[in-house]
Amino acid sequence: MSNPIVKLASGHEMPLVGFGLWKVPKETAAETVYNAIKVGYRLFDGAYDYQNEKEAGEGIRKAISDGLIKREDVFITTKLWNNYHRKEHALAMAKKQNEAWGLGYIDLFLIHFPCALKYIDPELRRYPAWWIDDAGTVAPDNVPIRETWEAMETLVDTGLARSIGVSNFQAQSLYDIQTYARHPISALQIEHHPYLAQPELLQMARENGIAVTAYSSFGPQSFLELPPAFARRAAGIPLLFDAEPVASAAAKYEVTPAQVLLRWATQRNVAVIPKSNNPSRLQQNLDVIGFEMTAEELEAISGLDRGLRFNDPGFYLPNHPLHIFA
Ligand SMILES: NC(=O)C1=CN([C@@H]2O[C@H](COP(=O)(O)OP(=O)(O)OC[C@H]3O[C@@H](n4cnc5c(N)ncnc54)[C@H](OP(=O)(O)O)[C@@H]3O)[C@@H](O)[C@H]2O)C=CC1
Ligand SMILES: O=C1CO[C@H](CO)[C@@H](O)[C@@H]1O
Repeated sequence: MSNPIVKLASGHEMPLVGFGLWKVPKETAAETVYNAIKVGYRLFDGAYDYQNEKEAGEGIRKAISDGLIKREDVFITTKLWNNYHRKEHALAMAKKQNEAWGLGYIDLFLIHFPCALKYIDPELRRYPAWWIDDAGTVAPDNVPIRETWEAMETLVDTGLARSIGVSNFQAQSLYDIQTYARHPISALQIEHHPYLAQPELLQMARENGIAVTAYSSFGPQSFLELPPAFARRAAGIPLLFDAEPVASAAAKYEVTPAQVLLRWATQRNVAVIPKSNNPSRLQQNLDVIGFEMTAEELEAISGLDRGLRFNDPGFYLPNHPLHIFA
């Protein structure tokens, strides 16, 4: 089944369904990515923070050398981490990340979060503590978004990146960037699932030619594993897989609730990047364009919206609050 394409403002094309690399272990990333290519994935969503870019790149390079794909068939998204927002750091990190992938260029480079933290030498820190400074704190730095955006534009000018965009930004910052951008904001990656539908942000993006990619399409996957701040938000509401309009659509179309959640996004032209370390779920998540829900069904799922956000870095760092959506 062919994977539909989203046309980006840069003029390049991005697959509508891709594979997310967060929590894909370094040890298995090359094989997972290779297998994902074999079943048809053509977009990989990475980040410096995921610490597996080199291994993901290895999987892609093997698929190229085995003749499964050509470089231009695959779309790589990656992200600039918060400690590298200063222009010189952003350029150095992008170069390092691009070398780790080993594919010549990055298709889409995003600013991961709209917050700058003090520089930390990437050679001196080990994940996950590496974004915490010597004093044991998450230390903000005074770097305006404009400086970082202009560094991203340099990546396009020099051919390191084909398209650039942002993640976890809201409308105010998008409007602001647009006042000085030389290169368009091609994409916005956000938490997007029926419990956090963000319809106004989607509309703003649509009106401004910014493609939207959803992350965490299944919402909080298991409330039991959530840090306390998340668990409190989730108390008393069903997992999205069990929520009524999702479960009934799954039964009607003979697909899984996960496929319904992904289709709810793609049918509304929102790209998705689910991750799975399980081969059968990996395959199932790609097979999400072969059925069409009715407008009423899409609306019923959108009706689950409760403005419930589950991914704010502050929740992961209870001793070092960094609530960027406060
Ligand atoms: N820009 C940003 O700040 C962020 C970006 N992301 C990106 O988005 C990607 C996806 O987001 P993420 O939050 O990890 O959520 P996922 O969409 O990957 O879903 C979370 C969990 O659901 C399980 N799962 C996957 N497919 C199915 C299925 N068909 N049925 C049941 N369970 C399933 C997976 O476990 P299993 O492996 O066991 O199948 C996975 O760990 C990330 O990998 C990353 O690339 C994510 C968060 C923030
Ligand atoms: O993309 C990601 C998923 O969310 C995490 C917590 O906010 C981030 O650390 C990570 O980079």
